Amino acid sequence: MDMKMIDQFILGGAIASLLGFLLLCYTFQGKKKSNRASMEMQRDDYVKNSQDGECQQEIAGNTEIIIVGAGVAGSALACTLGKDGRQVLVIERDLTEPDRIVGELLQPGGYLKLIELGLEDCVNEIDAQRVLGYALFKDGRNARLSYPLKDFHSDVAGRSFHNGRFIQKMREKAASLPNVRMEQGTVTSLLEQKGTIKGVQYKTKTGEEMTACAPLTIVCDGCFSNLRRSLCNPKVDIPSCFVALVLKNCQLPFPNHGHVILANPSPILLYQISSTEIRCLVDVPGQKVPSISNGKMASYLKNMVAPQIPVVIYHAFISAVEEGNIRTMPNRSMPAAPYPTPGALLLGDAFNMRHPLTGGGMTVALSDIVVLRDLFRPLHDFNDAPALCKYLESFYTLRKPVASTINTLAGALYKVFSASSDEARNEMRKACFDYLSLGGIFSNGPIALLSGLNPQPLSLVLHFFAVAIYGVGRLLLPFPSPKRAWLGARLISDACSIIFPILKAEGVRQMFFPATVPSYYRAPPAS
Ligand SMILES: Cc1cc2nc3c(=O)[nH]c(=O)nc-3n(C[C@H](O)[C@H](O)[C@H](O)COP(=O)(O)OP(=O)(O)OC[C@H]3O[C@@H](n4cnc5c(N)ncnc54)[C@H](O)[C@@H]3O)c2cc1C
Repeated sequence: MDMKMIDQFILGGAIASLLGFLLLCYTFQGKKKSNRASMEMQRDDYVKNSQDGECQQEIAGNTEIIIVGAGVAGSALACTLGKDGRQVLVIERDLTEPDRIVGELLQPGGYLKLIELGLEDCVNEIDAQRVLGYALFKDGRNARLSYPLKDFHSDVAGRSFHNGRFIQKMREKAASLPNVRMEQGTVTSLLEQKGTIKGVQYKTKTGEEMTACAPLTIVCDGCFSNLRRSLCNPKVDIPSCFVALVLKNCQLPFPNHGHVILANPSPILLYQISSTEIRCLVDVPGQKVPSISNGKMASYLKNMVAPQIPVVIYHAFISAVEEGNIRTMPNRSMPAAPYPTPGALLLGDAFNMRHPLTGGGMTVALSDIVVLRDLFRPLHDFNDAPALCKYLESFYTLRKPVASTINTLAGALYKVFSASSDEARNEMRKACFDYLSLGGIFSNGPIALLSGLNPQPLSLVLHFFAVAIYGVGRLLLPFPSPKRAWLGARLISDACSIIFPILKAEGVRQMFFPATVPSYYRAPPAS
């Protein structure tokens, strides 16, 4: 049986390589057409013409970088640039502690990035919980997938926490730096002059209209970003919503593990967010969820969802529904499609989003900040906006292998983990659960991808197709019938239809062969 599986694994790899090659050829052809026809700035309500002289005073005030938004990306970036001695102005709509249901589980790969940025102490004293892996549940069976942490320092693990507490820690750290200024205000538009962003217009808490100018504005205004429209081509997809609850006075079946239930119609997530609370996120496909106000949501959760919850937390789940603190959030995904613009840059969810099933958003944002910090380090100033813009094109390529692997995994896994009326898709779902349950390389590889500890694009494609081949092998063995062979062919075709569009949207060349992209080698502008 083991030898058969190894054969299937090798065959899967060969098929994956061939398919990857074909897709690459296709993408090279398509890319030429899809480049933005013109680099002109798209003016809308969120971009205003900057009057001559409007920005002189601020530039004299020496602000080098304006950061819009102090969420996960903005506050981590402010700390990082501030520590590197940059003069930073952060404008955040609300500086009080956020109370949100997003960004509550930081993968170990993200924690490694926090260490690289010197921000690991921001998960201390917030009752953060160590996360050591995942537990998968399907049809009464379960499988434990541990993060491959043995080669790392004992402190390295995932962390789960209240998002607001984590952000507040990073904000405090940024504000403690003498060269970082934090202001509460809502940025209403970017100021543009002859195609270059010169700064922002914002409204203070008291309603006063203000202007702030700097050679570089970094927009980190999150998933609902209005400001991104002139800086990228936002193709936002909302495949589902999360319905969130907090469970109290109970213990998860596998402490210190994220729990994923392969439920019907789509997955349910559970993880601790403090020593006494467990976050439950129930995925509801589509963009509409049952109404909370008329009680339809509560009855959906009690009748459809509760029977699929592990028995040990069933009562806590019902109590949480009855308590009524139910919140919802759309799950967005958006590939990065920037319009490189002098004087401005996008970061975090404003720039790039993926389905939150795998908890990869913060890891991507922190990884991007590491790339950006390293690109900024040789620069003395940011005043030559066109030259800086050209140089920063390398950012879009350098970030790709890590960001795209995490993004692709999230999109593909969401599709595979969701129930379907299609028999081939359900075979893939079963094969995926069983493949991950095999342990060894079959669980270590995928969990290393998910954790962000080894986000290698090739490993992702190989494991994805290995799952498909494993599924086909089970259908054909011991004796293939025409019906099962046909189902196997449909399974492979379905697997291709899941992963190839995601890879294409991410950019195959940048993801798999970044070194062949000319912008990879951009040198810093001479100052
Ligand atoms: C339901 C859900 C669950 C998720 N769970 C996880 C998870 O477990 N792990 C994980 O890694 N990722 C998760 N994510 C993704 C993660 O939350 C994001 O990737 C991350 O928060 C992105 O950080 P950000 O700084 O770009 O945005 P945010 O953290 O949302 O910050 C944006 C900031 O900008 C401010 N702002 C907005 N507009 C303006 C304006 N005009 N002027 C001034 N300020 C403004 C906001 O007040 C906010 O503080 C989840 C996402 C969703 C939807």
